[in-house]
Amino acid sequence: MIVLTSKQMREVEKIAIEKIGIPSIGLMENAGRETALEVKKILEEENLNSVIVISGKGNNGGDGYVVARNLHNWGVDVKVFLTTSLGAISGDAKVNLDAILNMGIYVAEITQREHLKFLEKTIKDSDVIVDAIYGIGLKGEISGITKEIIEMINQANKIVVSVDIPSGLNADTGKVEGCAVRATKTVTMQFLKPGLLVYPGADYAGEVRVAEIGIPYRLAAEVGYNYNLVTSEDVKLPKRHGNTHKGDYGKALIIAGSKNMTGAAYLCAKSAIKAGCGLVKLAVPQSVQSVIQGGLYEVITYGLEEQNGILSHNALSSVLELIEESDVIAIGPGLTHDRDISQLVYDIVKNTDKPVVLDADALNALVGRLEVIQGKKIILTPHYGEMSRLTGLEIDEIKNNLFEVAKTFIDRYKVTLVLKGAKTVIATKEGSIYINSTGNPGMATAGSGDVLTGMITAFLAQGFSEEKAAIYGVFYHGKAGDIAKEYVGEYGMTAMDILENIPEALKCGL
Ligand SMILES: NC(=O)C1=CN([C@@H]2O[C@H](COP(=O)(O)OP(=O)(O)OC[C@H]3O[C@@H](n4cnc5c(N)ncnc54)[C@H](O)[C@@H]3O)[C@@H](O)[C@H]2O)[C@@H](O)CC1
Ligand SMILES: [K+]
Repeated sequence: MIVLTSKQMREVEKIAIEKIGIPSIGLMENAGRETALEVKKILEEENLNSVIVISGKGNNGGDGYVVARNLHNWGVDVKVFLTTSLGAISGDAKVNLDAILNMGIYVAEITQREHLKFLEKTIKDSDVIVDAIYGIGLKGEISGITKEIIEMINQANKIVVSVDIPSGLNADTGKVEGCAVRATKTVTMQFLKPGLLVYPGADYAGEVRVAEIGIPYRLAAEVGYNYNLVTSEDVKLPKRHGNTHKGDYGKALIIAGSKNMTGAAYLCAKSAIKAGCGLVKLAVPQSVQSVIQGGLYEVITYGLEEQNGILSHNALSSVLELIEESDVIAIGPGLTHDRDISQLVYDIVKNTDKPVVLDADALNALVGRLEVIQGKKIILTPHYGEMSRLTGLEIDEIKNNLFEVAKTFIDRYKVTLVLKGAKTVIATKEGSIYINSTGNPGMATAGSGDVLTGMITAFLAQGFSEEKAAIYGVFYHGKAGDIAKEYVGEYGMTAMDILENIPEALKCGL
């Protein structure tokens, strides 16, 4: 599903108005009416009837006047408060402000601190708040009286409907600019915005609805959009042909596990099989092979050279031989981190041009010498901690600038990046960003990442491009977690629960 940044949104709006000739006031009418319909639905469902619209001085505020006009026409008790003076409103917003004044709708200015008491009382007496203070035109941090108004909205404990984007949220990053409205629902115009989809923005946006306001969809392609939300529509699975055999679904080699982390290897290999990989070979340290083999009926295991239950660099030639007979490789789950392993991982990556998924300790192994991945068919799956080690950035810096961090990384290394988090973001070699829509907090559990690595590897093995394997793997991993949640809930969910629901999740894609 297409997602546009505020800059891209302005570009499509410009083309729509200036090149195509769609009247801008018509777009505002549609935006306001769609939001009004949403508010009406809430009022009817909850048997409520009074609304306060809080409008800023730009076009977001203009949408707010249209909301007020429509609700008034439908018999709703509606009042409008401006966070600016009446004289500061211009353009399409002014046309709509004049209309509501002419209709006799109550309009008040909140420009001084002494007005706040009155606003507070009106908010208290209203059932629903419409937030039309700032949209995609917000620049910098919110301060002064508007900040107090937003805090008042958040403390009121009312149903809040935000127009386009909760006021105070950075539409592009999801960052809170000083303060932001906590919406129950956000009605966003024509296209999703990235800031609504990642945290903290996603928490503030509440339920998001995209309203069609009359801008042609094709304009998104014209401005060259590069953000996408991955939904079930985007990850349809191909039907398998009748006349096929296991060789058609790929041979994967997984290099994983150590004496204290046999489970990681198990989870990864089993997930690859569950996600449809034709044949999975699992290379582990010799001494743990018999432990791991138990229960892995479908996987061929190899015990390789090791030292104290950890793969050693002496395993390199055996690994390279196994790689010869494999289509794709995954390295990392449960390997542990030491100097010998780091060199082994480095040399494996250096010596193959086959698609490789790098996770966990394989990522740690490449800290400081990432140039080896440059331009290769590689998918990296770091969580924020691993990304911090790879880039030298603080975790908070990564969390607050997910897109920028991901883009800078792929611009430099030209690989596929799966940046794992509560909202996993995938960045592709070509510079596209995909935001995942599945998953839940129950999946924040040990081994969950090993399952994901197995799934991505399986899609790669089945012939998907790195980009598609990453997108599909992340989506269906989240889906399996969502199905697991129905049975075991979030608290008790384990990586095994996710793994066991992979087949059910994949059935949804057919
Ligand atoms: N993009 C589109 O196609 C359409 C957009 N519409 C609406 O228009 C909105 C964008 O309108 P605008 O561009 O007028 O912008 P906004 O209405 O979001 O707000 C911008 C106004 O707030 C001021 N401002 C920005 N940051 C501030 C800060 N930190 N402190 C104090 N003042 C600040 C600006 O100077 C400007 O006057 C959209 O979000 C949407 O709601 C719709 O009316 C119709 C179509
Ligand atoms: K808003």
